[in-house]
Amino acid sequence: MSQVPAQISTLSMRELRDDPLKLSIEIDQAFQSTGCFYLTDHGIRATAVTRAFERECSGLMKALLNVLDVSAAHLGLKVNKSLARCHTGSNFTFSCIHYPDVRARPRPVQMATHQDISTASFVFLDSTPGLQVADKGSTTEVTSSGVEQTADFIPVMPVETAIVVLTGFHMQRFVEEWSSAFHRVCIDHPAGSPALEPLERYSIAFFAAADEGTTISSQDGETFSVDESLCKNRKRIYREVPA
Ligand SMILES: O=C(O)CCC(=O)C(=O)O
Ligand SMILES: [Fe+2]
Repeated sequence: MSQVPAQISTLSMRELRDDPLKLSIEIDQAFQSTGCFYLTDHGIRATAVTRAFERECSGLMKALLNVLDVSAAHLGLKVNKSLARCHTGSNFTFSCIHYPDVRARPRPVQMATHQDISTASFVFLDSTPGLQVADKGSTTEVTSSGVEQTADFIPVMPVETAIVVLTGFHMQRFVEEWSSAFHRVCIDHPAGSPALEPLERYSIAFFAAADEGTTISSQDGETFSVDESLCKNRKRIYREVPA
């Protein structure tokens, strides 16, 4: 299992629960730089893809959103509405993805650069690397294709005890400084390893979107409906990589 890369911080859910303010700066830095951090001490058994898994992830997500509310208020960020109050779990989904053996593929990009259609997501990784997040400081682009072409991407290496947290497309509607994590999946043989070894990958992504009927007024007076946005963007966001 790989070491945690220096650019992605690791935060303990136990510490966050014990003192929601203790790691506010770290949360803010992670969300403003990549929109991504490792969450350890989370208590989820990732192998159980069952109702219990959904329940456990929902509980953890709601606890984390509570912490984010407290942190954002503490930091004096532009908060438009409480994350915890708008995410009761009625719009949480998850998907398990199998990336088949990539030996025969002409290029390593398995999932194009995108933002999740959620407010925040958890990603459970297996031991095959592939997930990468854009360093927001390396680009001024705000579209997936623009970010893909211009940004530096940071590998989010699998860490056995951690779930990956990503900001989703709607996070910025709640906390204006916290834009979404642009990310992609590129599975390739590490330099020097035999290219004919089978290389497949599994991941589980848990997406937390706000409850149906949620509307948010931003500080410049714009009113935003989560339902309309979800409908409009579900089709658009998972775009094809151009040939
Ligand atoms: O497979 C992964 O690591 C990420 C999956 C993902 O980004 C997604 O399902 O939206
Ligand atoms: Fe994603």
